Formats: sequence, C-alpha cells, structure tokens
Amino acid sequence: MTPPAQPRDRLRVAVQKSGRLGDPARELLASCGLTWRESRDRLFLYGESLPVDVLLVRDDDIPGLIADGVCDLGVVGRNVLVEHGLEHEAQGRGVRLSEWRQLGWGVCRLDVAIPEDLEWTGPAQLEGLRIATSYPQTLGRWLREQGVDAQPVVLNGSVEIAPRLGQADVVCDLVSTGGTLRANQLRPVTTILESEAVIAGPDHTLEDGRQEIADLLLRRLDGAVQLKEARLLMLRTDRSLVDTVLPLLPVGHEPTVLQVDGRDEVSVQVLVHGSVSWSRLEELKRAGASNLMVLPVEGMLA
Ligand SMILES: Nc1ncnc2c1ncn2[C@@H]1O[C@H](COP(=O)(O)OP(=O)(O)OP(=O)(O)O)[C@@H](O)[C@H]1O
Ligand SMILES: O=P(O)(O)OC[C@H]1O[C@H](OP(=O)(O)OP(=O)(O)O)[C@H](O)[C@@H]1O
Ligand SMILES: [Mg+2]
Repeated sequence: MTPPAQPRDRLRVAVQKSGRLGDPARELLASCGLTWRESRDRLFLYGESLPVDVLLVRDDDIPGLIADGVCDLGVVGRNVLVEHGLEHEAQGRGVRLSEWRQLGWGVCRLDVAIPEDLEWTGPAQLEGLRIATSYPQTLGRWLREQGVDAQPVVLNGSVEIAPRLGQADVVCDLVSTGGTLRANQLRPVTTILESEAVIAGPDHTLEDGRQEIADLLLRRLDGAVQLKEARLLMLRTDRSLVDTVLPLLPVGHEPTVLQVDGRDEVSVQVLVHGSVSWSRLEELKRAGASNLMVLPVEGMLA
C-alpha cells in the first residue's frame, strides 16, 4: 500500500529529464507563461510565475510518480502510460491514470518487425517465437487478443539488434521513420499501438486546490497549442472572383474581405488552423488570387 500523499498546494508536473520529450515538454510549459528557478542538482524546477513545479525524471518513472501522488500530472508517451497501466492491472494495484490531453508530437508506433527476407502471413506466424521488446505488457495483451502464444524477451534498449545476436526471432519496438529497423535488416509488419506525447493525470479530481491550478494551466496550454497552429492567410483578388476564391480557403475563421481603395480588388484575410499546403496556394492562385501570404500568429485576443 502506498501511504497517502502529503497535502500540497502547488501543482507538480513530471517531465522527462533528457531524451525526446524533455525539451518539447519544457517548451510547452514555458509557452503557458511558466517561469522557474532550477535546483542545484537540476532535477527540480520551482515555478515562479505560477504555483507549478516541474520534476525532471526518467520517462518510465512518470506514471508511477503520478499513481503514487508524488506528482499530479506528467508529460509522457502513450506507450509508457499504457504499459504502466497494464502492469498495475496485472498486479491488481489501484490508481488508474488517464490522458488529460493529447499533444500531437512525439508521434510513433509500437510495431512488430520481422527479418526483411521473411514473408509475413499474419499474427499466427508468431506462434512459439521469441519477441524482443521493452513493452512486454502491451505486447502480451495484443498476443492474447490474437490468440497467439509467443515468448517476450524483455530488453530495456537496443531491441532491434536482438535477432542478429540470436536473442530473439523478431522484435516489437517503437518506430517513427523506420530507419532503425532498416539498419538492422528488419521490416515492420503490424502496429500494435499508435502513440504520441500526452499529459497524463489521475483518473480523479486533484485535491488541496490543485485542480484549479491544473485547470488554469490546461486552459493556457490549449490556448498556446491553438496559437502555435494558427496561421493568417492573406491574398488579393478581383472583386468579381470573390465567390470563386472564398470556397477554396482552408477551413478556419470567417474570412475578412476588405475593399482595396480605388481599385476593383479586394484583400482577404482568414485565420486558419495548421499549415497551408503549397497545393492549396496554387489552387487559389489558379482561381484568380494573387499576393498570397501565410503568416505565423504571435498573439490573439478575441
Ligand atoms: N523514434 C521516435 N520518434 C518519435 N517519438 C519517439 C521515438 N522513439 C520514442 N519516442 C517517444 O519518445 C519517448 C521518449 O523516448 P526516449 O528515447 O527519449 O526514451 P528513453 O530512452 O526511455 O528515455 P529515459 O532516459 O527518460 O528513460 C518514448 O517513450 C516515445 O513515446
Ligand atoms: O523509426 P526510427 O525513426 O528509426 O526510430 C525508432 C527508434 O527510436 C527510438 O530509439 P531512440 O532513438 O530514442 O534511442 P534509444 O534506444 O536510446 O531510446 C526507438 O526505441 C527506436 O529504436
Ligand atoms: Mg525510458
């Protein structure tokens, strides 16, 4: 049994100390207006502008820190969160965690990969094989769903090299570009989990006033994410072509159409979410738009 957490009136967020998610997670918190003072050992960031402190840890420890009430929230890959949840379930242990936000970066897949020269006929082919992985619980659940009996070989890193070393027959590991698999003469054959960075938290409301701080932080975070994705698309077109050009604009806010002084031309501005593709700009140009410009948005106040 974990002893009850001490009362705390400051929010504590766990973030990866180094590695793929560390810097983007700190940048995200900074974009919410959070400033901090670093402890000497650089493992703790004391929030100065908000009562939000940041604990810098190994990513694998983040779900456990939240489950034990040491931290309230954490920025972690879904792959780590799911693996932890299944492990706790298997041990019949309490606190469930959930995804409070999906962040859209740190995107990768947990794939089964086999030697390049092997034909893939389906999951049944894995029966009796040794599968090297750092995610035995997630793999185990998938194998059960497939009705396949295989043997996980648990490795904490360099999983892709296991078949060459004769430690395993196939692997189940994280993939994004596929470069690591190719370098090890392996090819992905099936995806067992789609992952991205998430804000993880307990499956219940926080206590001691920390839920209000979390709500404030998440509101700012949502705003910061929206702002990061916002672009201002500007163009000019002949007044007679407005009805042809406007339907081609990407979905966003209501466009503003302004008459250009002394000319039979209008200037169109629209706030859009996400990037505007070259093909979209070319399509607009073909329809009669000119002076096309896509600008990042620094700030917004409705
Ligand atoms: N190739 C990849 N592309 C995109 N995201 C990835 C990739 N590999 C891993 N990730 C995501 O980033 C997370 C952190 O990966 P990283 O390699 O930094 O972890 P780690 O080596 O376990 O670090 P730690 O030292 O904190 O334990 C992973 O859990 C996953 O969610
Ligand atoms: O498909 P790719 O783009 O090649 O990415 C996949 C690799 O990325 C991750 O490792 P990482 O590079 O983070 O190193 P690690 O093994 O030290 O965690 C993952 O464990 C794979 O090995
Ligand atoms: Mg780790």
